[in-house]
Amino acid sequence: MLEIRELVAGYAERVLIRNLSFLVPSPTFIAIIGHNGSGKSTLLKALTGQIPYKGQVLVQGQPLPTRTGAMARTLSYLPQKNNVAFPILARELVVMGLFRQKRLLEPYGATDYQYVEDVLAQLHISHLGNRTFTDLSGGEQQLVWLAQLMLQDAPLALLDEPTQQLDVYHKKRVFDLMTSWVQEQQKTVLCITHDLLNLLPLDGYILNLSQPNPQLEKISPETVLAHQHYLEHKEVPVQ
Ligand SMILES: Nc1ncnc2c1ncn2[C@@H]1O[C@H](COP(=O)(O)OP(=O)(O)OP(=O)(O)O)[C@@H](O)[C@H]1O
Repeated sequence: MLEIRELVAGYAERVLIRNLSFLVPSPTFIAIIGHNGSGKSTLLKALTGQIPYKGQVLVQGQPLPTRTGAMARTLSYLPQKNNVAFPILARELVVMGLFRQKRLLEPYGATDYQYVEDVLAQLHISHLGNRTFTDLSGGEQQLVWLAQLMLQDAPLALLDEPTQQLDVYHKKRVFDLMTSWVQEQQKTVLCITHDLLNLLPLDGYILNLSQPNPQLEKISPETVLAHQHYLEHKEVPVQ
């Protein structure tokens, strides 16, 4: 399903991802963890074609597409920061998640808005649909972006700290949803997070980019607590 072979990525004079390789044969959840500046967002930027990389990335046996349209069919991406500079209803922002299923200038219809209502309900934010997006709190905005990503319905979902501003209720809800995408919709989810304790009950893998040779490790209470301990006690290297 997803294979990364000897991936090298970073910025001029500054390699952050060094020969990263892993293979997950079937849909799975991967939590990408590590100290601030360890290269977590850099990895997702490489996978989304925002920065160049060396190595190979195969999704369902095929090289990751580089053309925008084909890439949107393969992966959905929720960046850490996402700004909107104009007033728009939350519902209208969410429905844009269906863009790749539309022809140019084709309007959204009743069925599309029904999908929007369905994902808003799954996130328990139906009450936000009719609100102006720019008036929402940071956490509410984050949930609206997540709803948009859910509509994109790509086989590979890349999320950069999707629970960063959420309250404990919505944090748990979002982690539960991500694992249900894997189990019920056969998606592979790569999620950057600092919320290690939310990983305790989940199935999937941890990839700790603060370690010298990061490898996938099965999530279990023991591995989660070992990585929490590692990140709390390991001095942060200056990259
Ligand atoms: N465009 C850039 N040019 C040069 N260096 C950059 C660029 N973007 C990010 N960096 C640096 O690369 C390092 C890794 O950044 P990255 O955003 O991948 O970290 P991160 O692990 O996602 O951190 P955080 O947990 O704080 O979000 C940082 O030291 C950052 O300053």
